[in-house]
Amino acid sequence: MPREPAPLDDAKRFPTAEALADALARRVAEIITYAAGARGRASLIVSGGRTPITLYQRLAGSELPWDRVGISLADERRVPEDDPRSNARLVREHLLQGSAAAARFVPIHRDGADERADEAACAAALGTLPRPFDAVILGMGDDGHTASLFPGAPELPAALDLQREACCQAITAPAEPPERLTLTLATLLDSRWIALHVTGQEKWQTLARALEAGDPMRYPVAALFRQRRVPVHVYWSP
Ligand SMILES: O=C1O[C@H](COP(=O)(O)O)[C@@H](O)[C@H](O)[C@H]1O
Repeated sequence: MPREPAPLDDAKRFPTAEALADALARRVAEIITYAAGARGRASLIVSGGRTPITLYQRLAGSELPWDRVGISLADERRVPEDDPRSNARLVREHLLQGSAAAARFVPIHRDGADERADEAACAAALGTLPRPFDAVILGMGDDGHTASLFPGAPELPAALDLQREACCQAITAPAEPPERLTLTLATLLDSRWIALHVTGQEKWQTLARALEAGDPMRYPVAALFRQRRVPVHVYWSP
């Protein structure tokens, strides 16, 4: 008896992280170029961490109608933008370069704001971008978190609750820095296309375990695969 198809069957696998970055940059460029042509403006949501740096460099070197593209973040560390841990800083340093400097970057964190004010500022910032988002690029941590949807965070159930209207959630991560801001699952899924960008054998094993367990409280990344609103494309390399 044939077995049921599993999400990782369709994962796009590449021999190297560079080959992955090339292919993902090309796909994002096609999607954004189409969206800007068809609808006049395009929106791109990106992630922080170490994994996407090569991708951002590839994208920055791509010919896109950048002046019609709004870029924002799936999550942020609630630190000043000049802090080396800031995701906005990463985007400015690696993505908003060359012709991509013409894109409109919309930071989601307002320095000095308390949690509720920061959530409100995040929602207002995202409100300036075309929705559904045209492309969302997510990463995944070794613990199965994606964006800043961290296992064990007290605010995780609220952030995953698809019935809530909240756009952004301040969240306490069991990682450095603990003060985070994340787009809620409902907001992330308000997208036309999502890529999950994962490198390394260890993360592949984590993702396989997450999908097998299917429990978003233990492995929040699993929540992306328990919905039918938007397809999630896994891009992986060792
Ligand atoms: O803390 C974060 O971690 C994840 C994964 O980061 P990586 O360094 O393992 O690539 C990232 O997707 C998220 O945006 C970031 O805030």
